Amino acid sequence: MKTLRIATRKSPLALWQSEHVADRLRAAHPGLTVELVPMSTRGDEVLDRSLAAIGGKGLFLKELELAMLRGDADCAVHSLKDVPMELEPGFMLPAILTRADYADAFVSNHFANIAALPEGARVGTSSLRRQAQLRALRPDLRLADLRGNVNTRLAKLDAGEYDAIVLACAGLQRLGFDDRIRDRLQAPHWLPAPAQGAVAIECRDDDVATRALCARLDDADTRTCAEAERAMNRALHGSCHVPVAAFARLQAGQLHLAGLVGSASDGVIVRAQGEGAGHAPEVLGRDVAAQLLAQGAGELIAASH
Ligand SMILES: NCc1[nH]cc(CCC(=O)O)c1CC(=O)O
Repeated sequence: MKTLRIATRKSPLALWQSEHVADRLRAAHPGLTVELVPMSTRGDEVLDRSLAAIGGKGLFLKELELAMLRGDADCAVHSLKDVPMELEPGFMLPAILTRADYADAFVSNHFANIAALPEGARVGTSSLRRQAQLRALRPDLRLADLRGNVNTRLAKLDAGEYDAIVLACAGLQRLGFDDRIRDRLQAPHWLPAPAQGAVAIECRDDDVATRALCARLDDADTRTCAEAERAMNRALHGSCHVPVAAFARLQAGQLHLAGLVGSASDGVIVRAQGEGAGHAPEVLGRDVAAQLLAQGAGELIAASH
């Protein structure tokens, strides 16, 4: 193969991530030409409406997958946290890149952290996972919907629509907004979305040439952690549109996974954690999910739909 074409969404974050993957592929394979194929997806067209309400799952992936099936692109680059727990048949992830900052960011022009917010402050986030964790800490806050890409969300904060917003550190850092992060919301107290901060490449199962080229960018430890987090979410029948959070880390071959399920409406949260062998992330993910289900996580997830 001489040219590899990467299908990508057109948001600034998606373009950054795809350019990054393109650069890494060029460095790994001197002589290979790598091109981006920017496309709009249904997910982008409806960003201002509730993704969950219009059947959110995989909306950002579909058009990119169709391009790969047509042969207009060889692979696609995604934020792994936006990739459905079950891939479309015929597709696989030949590479999961080394995870960047996993944490959520507290961003505000007036306040240093969640505890410093005045009574009844308005906080913008459309993520049920972030809403549930905010409610649990501060039942008095007024949570408001906040949609759009990272740049749009910051502009809405600056326009005074919110006292603070919560979004992913990784997205802010990639777009050069590190200085907007007032506080990093960290594990084990505050948990991110499953696989937050990790970028993945998707390609067709049967495209062995693309698989081989992309596999050079795979980070085994990130894949192991992401598999544990995603296996937990899968066992809960979760997606990126439910109040489910998970964070795994590997230490000397030992895998540790913490997970939670919450309610965005009343701030109820159930938590579980476990440890297991680094070579069996799915077993650990299912184990932590079973602990959560035993504490009523199923009802919390059903109530969020
Ligand atoms: N849901 C949108 C989305 N998908 C990936 C990221 C950031 C990058 C990442 O988490 O890997 C974001 C923005 C956000 O949640 O603030």
